[in-house]
Amino acid sequence: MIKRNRLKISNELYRFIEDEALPGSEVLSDGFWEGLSQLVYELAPKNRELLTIREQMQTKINEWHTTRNWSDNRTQYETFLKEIGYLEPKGMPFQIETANVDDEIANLAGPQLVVPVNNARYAINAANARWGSLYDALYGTDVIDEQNGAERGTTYNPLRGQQVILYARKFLDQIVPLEKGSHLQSTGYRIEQNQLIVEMGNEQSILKEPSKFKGFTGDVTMPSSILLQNNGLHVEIQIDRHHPIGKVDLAGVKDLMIESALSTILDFEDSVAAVDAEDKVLVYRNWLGLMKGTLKATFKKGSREIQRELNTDRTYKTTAGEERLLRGRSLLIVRNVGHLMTSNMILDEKNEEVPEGIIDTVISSLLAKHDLLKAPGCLRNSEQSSVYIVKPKMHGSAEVAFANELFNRVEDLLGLKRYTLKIGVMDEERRTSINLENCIRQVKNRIVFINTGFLDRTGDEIHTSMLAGPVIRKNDMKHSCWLQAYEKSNVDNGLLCGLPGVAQIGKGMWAMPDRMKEMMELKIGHLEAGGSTAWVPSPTAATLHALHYHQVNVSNVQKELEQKIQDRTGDILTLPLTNEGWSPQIIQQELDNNAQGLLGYVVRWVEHGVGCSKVPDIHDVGLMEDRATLRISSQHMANWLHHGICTKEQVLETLKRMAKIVDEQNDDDPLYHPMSANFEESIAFQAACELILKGKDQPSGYTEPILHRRRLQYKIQNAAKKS
Ligand SMILES: CC(=O)SCCNC(=O)CCNC(=O)[C@H](O)C(C)(C)COP(=O)(O)OP(=O)(O)OC[C@H]1O[C@@H](n2cnc3c(N)ncnc32)[C@H](O)[C@@H]1OP(=O)(O)O
Ligand SMILES: O=CC(=O)O
Ligand SMILES: [Mg+2]
Repeated sequence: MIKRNRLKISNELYRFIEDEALPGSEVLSDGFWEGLSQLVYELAPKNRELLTIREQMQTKINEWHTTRNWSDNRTQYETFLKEIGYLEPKGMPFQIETANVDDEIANLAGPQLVVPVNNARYAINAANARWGSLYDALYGTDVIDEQNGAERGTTYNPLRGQQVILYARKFLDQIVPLEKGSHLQSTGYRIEQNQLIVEMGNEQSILKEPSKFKGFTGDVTMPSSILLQNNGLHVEIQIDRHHPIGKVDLAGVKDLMIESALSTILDFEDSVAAVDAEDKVLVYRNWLGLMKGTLKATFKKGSREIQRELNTDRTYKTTAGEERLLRGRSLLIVRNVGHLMTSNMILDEKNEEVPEGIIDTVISSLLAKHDLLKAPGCLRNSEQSSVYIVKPKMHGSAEVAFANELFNRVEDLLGLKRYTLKIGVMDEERRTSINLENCIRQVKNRIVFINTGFLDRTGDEIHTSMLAGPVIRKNDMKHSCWLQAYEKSNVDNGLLCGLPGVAQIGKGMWAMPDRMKEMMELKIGHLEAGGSTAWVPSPTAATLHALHYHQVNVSNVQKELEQKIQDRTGDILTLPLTNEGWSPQIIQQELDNNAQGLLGYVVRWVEHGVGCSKVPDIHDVGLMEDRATLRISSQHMANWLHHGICTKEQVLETLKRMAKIVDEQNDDDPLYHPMSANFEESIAFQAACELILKGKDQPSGYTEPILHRRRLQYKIQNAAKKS
């Protein structure tokens, strides 16, 4: 390790900062290390103190539940939470004052994609997911039923293609209806007297709202694309009569390009496995590449070698003969880790690990300076010279105030104007949900989003009330009183604090990446509930979810919801407990389901360093699993174990049985080591056992401490075997 000032920095991180991060950032090495050292020594103790407060509160809550029955003492419970400072007094009303926010966040409603940043191939794909092919998204997913000859198959199926085209034309009728006739009948598009003319054989029509036509490429008589805009979002009709699809389309349309992921979260957190300097430098290097615009990835698809790089802007002509540029990339937002974790990348004088959240904020902001300092004319991430950082897993307003102090200090250290660093607050811990207005107040000059991370929030719900009694089944949580109230309360607080027009009110992840038909049916609900954005797991999901924002005008919905704001604290504090006596079969089914997802995820995390995986559940539905879903499964099993719904022996038997199934699911991976070959020696299997058997005692029920320790153990063991 390299000693600078009062810090010891791992050589790998040190070289990255010195050789790649500092050059071109207008920050000098001496000042950086001295400032970082000071910042760490002043803020790390505060960070630790906040974590101690979390633990003290949890201990008090545990004690309360061991001596009282919650359902008979609901009023006393609320009073108790106030007494211990868990439920904070309300403050005076206020409005947020964040300035210099890019349109993608402040003014437009649209999908938000999330991607693990350590995977460059996916990260570049995500940045480019600003635009996506509707034809591909429909053809390749279950949105179009696989029946009556419209199955996908191995070669292009024209019958399926027809259904795709039909779907797309109907969509055009919804968003840009014609004065007469329908896009279903269109045989051509041309521009005449500054208007879009839709030809229909010998007839022709114009748009009901001609101003939705925004530009084109190619020639006015034979355009190669038509740019349309609805609810602020763009759609491009692509025309090419020589293309295999365009050739058989009467109007020569080969695709609809949909403006899709307006913003993307580059994740350092729930979806990433980064346990040491080696892993973390990769995370930082990719973020730097994205900020500089230079990130590239080379990979093989079948026998083809593919080079992937970031898209540039898209150019159109307006009818006035001017050039119109549209951004080709998603607005990039980085998610740092929370206040809990520490990292072995930097040690203090006592050889204690430094809080990783502090390091993340400093380094991700330093790297983002490369975007802020770009010469005029270069493509920038933020047109408003802002840096967008999401802070996850904060508990209550004091922790948000701490994040604000950290952001102030980082701005000073890096020579950034006050409030350059914007914050997105994940509303995913119970103490934040019930004090959300106070939390927003702490960052009122820099907040750009609140987002319901309902997955972590469910894990925290179970953990906080672990001793209160057995919780309902995992899949029933989505319909429970607390969760419904929490979702509504998040929107209420966003509206109350004046987020619309400045910041996003965000909704959570669609965690079934292959179930797009169901997503199309349900996720529109996020907009109807007032969300100006919602998370999607893939570019395809972004393109499909984008259609919802054409169908619902979120701004209008939010105005209506402003009339319905109410205090929902009582409902949020309704614990998801049950006296239901489940049959042994139901109990086993629940355990099997939780264990399968948990093992399928953990084995790839611990032994392959993959932080986000698609894992089949017991009904064979591929689920997006990350640290937050793991938190739910492990806390759920720990809860049932604690309350005697199942026994330790049953848990272990279940884990062993499900491990064999997970092993089979990974059969085609030559690098996979079956857990069932030796349960005692499988570090992944042992990690899974620990997550459940020791789940009750994990800080806030988080999975990170065990995952990190076990992954490091695996890396060391593997390195020893190799040498
Ligand atoms: C609780 C929370 O915090 S939620 C936030 C954390 N969760 C996430 O970030 C989810 C991100 N999503 C993912 O990691 C992945 O979609 C998974 C793990 C769920 C599924 O991954 P896979 O099984 O590889 O997906 P699948 O095989 O269907 O698709 C792979 C293709 O889609 C692309 N893709 C999939 N997900 C993403 C993504 N999030 N961003 C960009 N591209 C993506 C890949 O680049 C790949 O395309 P390519 O071959 O051209 O590179
Ligand atoms: O981070 C998102 C969540 O749901 O947790
Ligand atoms: Mg989360």
